[in-house]
Amino acid sequence: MNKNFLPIAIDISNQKILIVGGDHSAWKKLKILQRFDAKVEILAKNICEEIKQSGVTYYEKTYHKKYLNGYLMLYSCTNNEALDRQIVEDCRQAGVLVNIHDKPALCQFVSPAIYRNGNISVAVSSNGEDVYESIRLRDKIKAYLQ
Ligand SMILES: C[C@@]1(CC(=O)O)c2cc3[nH]c(cc4nc(cc5[nH]c(cc(n2)[C@H]1CCC(=O)O)[C@@](C)(CC(=O)O)[C@@H]5CCC(=O)O)C(CC(=O)O)=C4CCC(=O)O)c(CCC(=O)O)c3CC(=O)O
Ligand SMILES: NC(=O)C1=CN([C@@H]2O[C@H](COP(=O)(O)OP(=O)(O)OC[C@H]3O[C@@H](n4cnc5c(N)ncnc54)[C@H](O)[C@@H]3O)[C@@H](O)[C@H]2O)C=CC1
Repeated sequence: MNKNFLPIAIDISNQKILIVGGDHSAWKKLKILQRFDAKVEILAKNICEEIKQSGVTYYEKTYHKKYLNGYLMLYSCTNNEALDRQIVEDCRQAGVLVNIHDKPALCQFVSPAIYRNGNISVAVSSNGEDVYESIRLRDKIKAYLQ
């Protein structure tokens, strides 16, 4: 894959983040983001009960680029490659950072495997090439630090 991801830490206070998709993958992503007190909103045609009852702001609608205004970043968990490609194009135009779940080639940024303890975060990524190695290393570092 011809990509070169820069690891950074980004301030998300008072920034809105959109997850497109409302099923299992979206739920997992939501749980990770909530650990960072992110202001996450969900947009999907169908949203599962777990998400609806979690207290998150959600919109049960079909995706359209007109909904992108005001978001710092977007995670797509639609499980639909044609739609994902459209979302990538729309986000690039709207200036919204975009991640496509499990599709590194389409990602503008990828999510590392994180261990967080207070103000210290350890984030492991593999340039999108080997997520299982990232998770394995994160777990080793976590065990070492605990
Ligand atoms: C490129 C990236 C894009 C992105 O999504 O950002 C990506 C891609 C892919 N993930 C795949 C599979 C799984 N990923 C997980 C879990 C996580 N994946 C995360 C990140 C990333 N995953 C980015 C790269 C990061 C890097 O650079 O290393 C973590 C670390 C962070 C997060 O998601 O926030 C989070 C751990 C959260 C935690 O433990 O804290 C699980 C386990 C699970 O879900 O329980 C499975 C198996 C079950 C399943 O398939 O779902 C596959 C299919 C691989 C295959 O089997 O072939 C691809 C596609 C591919 O590798 O080509
Ligand atoms: N056991 C596990 O660890 C996992 C299991 N799964 C399973 O794999 C399958 C895939 O799960 P997901 O990745 O969550 O995908 P999914 O296909 O289940 O959900 C896609 C989501 O995107 C939404 N969506 C699709 N097109 C849309 C549009 N045009 N506008 C707005 N919203 C739109 C749908 O309404 C839905 O909420 C499911 O069966 C799930 O249960 C998925 C991830 C992990």
